Amino acid sequence: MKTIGIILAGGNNKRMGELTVNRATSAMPVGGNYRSIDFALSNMSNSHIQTVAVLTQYNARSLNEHLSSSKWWDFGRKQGGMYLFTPTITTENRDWYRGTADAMYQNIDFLKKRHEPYVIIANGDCVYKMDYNKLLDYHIEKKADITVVCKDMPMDYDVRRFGVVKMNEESRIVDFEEKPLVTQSKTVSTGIYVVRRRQLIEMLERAQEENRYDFVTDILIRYKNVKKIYGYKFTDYWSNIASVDDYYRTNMDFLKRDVRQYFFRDEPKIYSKVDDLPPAKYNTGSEVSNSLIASGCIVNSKVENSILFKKVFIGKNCVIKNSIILNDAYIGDNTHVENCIVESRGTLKPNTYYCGENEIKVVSEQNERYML
Ligand SMILES: Nc1ncnc2c1ncn2[C@@H]1O[C@H](COP(=O)(O)OP(=O)(O)O[C@H]2O[C@H](CO)[C@@H](O)[C@H](O)[C@H]2O)[C@@H](O)[C@H]1O
Repeated sequence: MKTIGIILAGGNNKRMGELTVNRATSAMPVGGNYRSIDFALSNMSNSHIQTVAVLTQYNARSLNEHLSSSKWWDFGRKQGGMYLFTPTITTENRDWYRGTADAMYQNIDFLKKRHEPYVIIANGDCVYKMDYNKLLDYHIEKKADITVVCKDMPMDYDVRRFGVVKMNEESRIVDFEEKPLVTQSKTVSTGIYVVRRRQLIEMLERAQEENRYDFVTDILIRYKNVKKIYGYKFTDYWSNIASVDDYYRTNMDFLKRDVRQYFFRDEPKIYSKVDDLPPAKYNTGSEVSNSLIASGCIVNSKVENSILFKKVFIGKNCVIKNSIILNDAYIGDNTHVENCIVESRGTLKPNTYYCGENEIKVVSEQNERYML
């Protein structure tokens, strides 16, 4: 094998608001059946990368639970496998991961002990399918030091929360600005990189000596005129869950026929942890249109343009419209839910009305049950 994988899954994203108060963004439920990290993990597995390190930190409980067995993504091998690395306090180290480069540096022994020449670095909060071998072939062909996967975003898309890049005609990155106030280009970094393992070790050690901890600002941008950094344009579906709006829009994309075909039917498949749940049940009075209903749900009323994750209960005479209902939520009778995201294990009392007016409303009426 030529490559090992690192999945960065430990960020604390304030733009996700209440949704990530109790869970990591990488553990966010997506498309009725998945968690966000399933996409990077499946891409690794489908690209035959057998050794993957997942670096977690904030709110890792539900993520760790999801990752409790590597078999779902086929990493349970004698050689390699899936490694979960959370910060460890030792006599030499008293810090949490202080940034993405530091997170990798704190696990540098893992990088040093491997023999594979290349590392794919991905993040756990993007929804996409990618054959990393094509990316690696490109990286080798270009004789690049680092290759950054880039994506052209639509002209009307606000790219200010991304790394924004400019490439020359040979696809070499000549400019890279992290979250600029004013943007010159619509080409963004997807946060997916390939780099030679030895080169990565060297750069991480150098950054650490200089007390620099972020992979993008302290390595990519700092080295952009010194190292050969190339961009690899990705043209298929890619979405980053970085805010409540992104999260809502990404899920709603799964109601589109072509997106469903791409993720649910076309090979290779996306894998997830399997729960042994009963099929969804539609009782008399249910009327479901253009919606995804996961296993274990019970529906007693109208559901339109919505996504119900597993084990959701919808009472009688409700209207659920343009909404995402996360797993295990209970919606009492005569309740109206429109343009909302209902938190997992939320309990909405009967005869209540929830409607997001100008923006998506996150509803998290909780009882004493814990969120998972
Ligand atoms: N201390 C830590 N330990 C472990 N994991 C951590 C971590 N801090 C962050 N992460 C994880 O690393 C990934 C990158 O997170 P960052 O907060 O560094 O950047 P952001 O996602 O905003 O932009 C990045 O991704 C977008 C694309 O999504 C690019 O455009 C942009 O250039 C790039 O910086 C996320 O998956 C996050 O969970």
